Amino acid sequence: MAVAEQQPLAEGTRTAQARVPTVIVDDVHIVYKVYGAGTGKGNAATALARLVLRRGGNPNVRRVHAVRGVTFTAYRGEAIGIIGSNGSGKSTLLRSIAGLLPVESGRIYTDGQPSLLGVNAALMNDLTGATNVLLGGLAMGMSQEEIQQRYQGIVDFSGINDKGDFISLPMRTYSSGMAARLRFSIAAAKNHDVLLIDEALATGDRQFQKRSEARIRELRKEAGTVFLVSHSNSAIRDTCDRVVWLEKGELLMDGPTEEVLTAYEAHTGK
Ligand SMILES: Nc1ncnc2c1ncn2[C@@H]1O[C@H](COP(=O)(O)OP(=O)(O)OP(=O)(O)O)[C@@H](O)[C@H]1O
Repeated sequence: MAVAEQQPLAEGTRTAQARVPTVIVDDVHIVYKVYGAGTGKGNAATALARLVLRRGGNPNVRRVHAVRGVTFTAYRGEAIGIIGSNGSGKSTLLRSIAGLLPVESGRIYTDGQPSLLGVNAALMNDLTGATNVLLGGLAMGMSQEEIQQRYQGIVDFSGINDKGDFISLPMRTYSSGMAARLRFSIAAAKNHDVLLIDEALATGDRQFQKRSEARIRELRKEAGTVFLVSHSNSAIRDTCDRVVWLEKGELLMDGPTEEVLTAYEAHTGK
């Protein structure tokens, strides 16, 4: 009898092992507080509006409710696209998963430290590309030896030196596309548990985009989870197997890429 009872349990355990959750977003609300936003200029109408609308709160603080009750679970090996119109909360959600933005309510659980790779990731403009590779690697927790081993690979991947020795020049001399390529190359040199990419693919040229997409596929195979925020439906199609669609901060749809993109394209008329 004991054996018969154990059978379904073993089956269930195997299934659970096959799908390891890496990020759990549970009924998350994110609110920005904008200070000094409600002051208006001193005419009679705004003064009256202030008096009428004041309900005990600080009138100088405006609240922007950017993410509203979003819930989903991401699993190891998945690449999840996050889509939605401008201002729908995609970057906000990503920054919160990365631990850079507190939630107002709800919870985010992550397995390991997620890394956010955005077009605005901080590199030092006055330092050379080479020094930024070193600093970026150290900031991601790589040892100096590891960085030295991967240095050439990072530079080659970025293509920065394709048109001359640019890696030894300060980053302020790079075009925005070149800088974005270097950022992506540094971040992609490490295997991440959870890699969050914000529009990075949109900045490089077509050849670099293809290379980035291939690297994202590799990162997925190496058992990480990848999130990609993008307005490029083709980049999402090429890289992601699942898509989360946000609109006005709410989760509108979550499912297989083709299903969600077809609905999204019908909605946007693209
Ligand atoms: N620092 C901030 N302070 C206040 N409000 C903000 C801030 N950043 C974003 N918001 C607001 O939060 C909402 C969601 O913005 P978010 O940048 O997450 O959208 P998005 O979907 O990434 O947009 P896009 O596609 O244009 O990049 C918007 O209403 C925006 O105005």
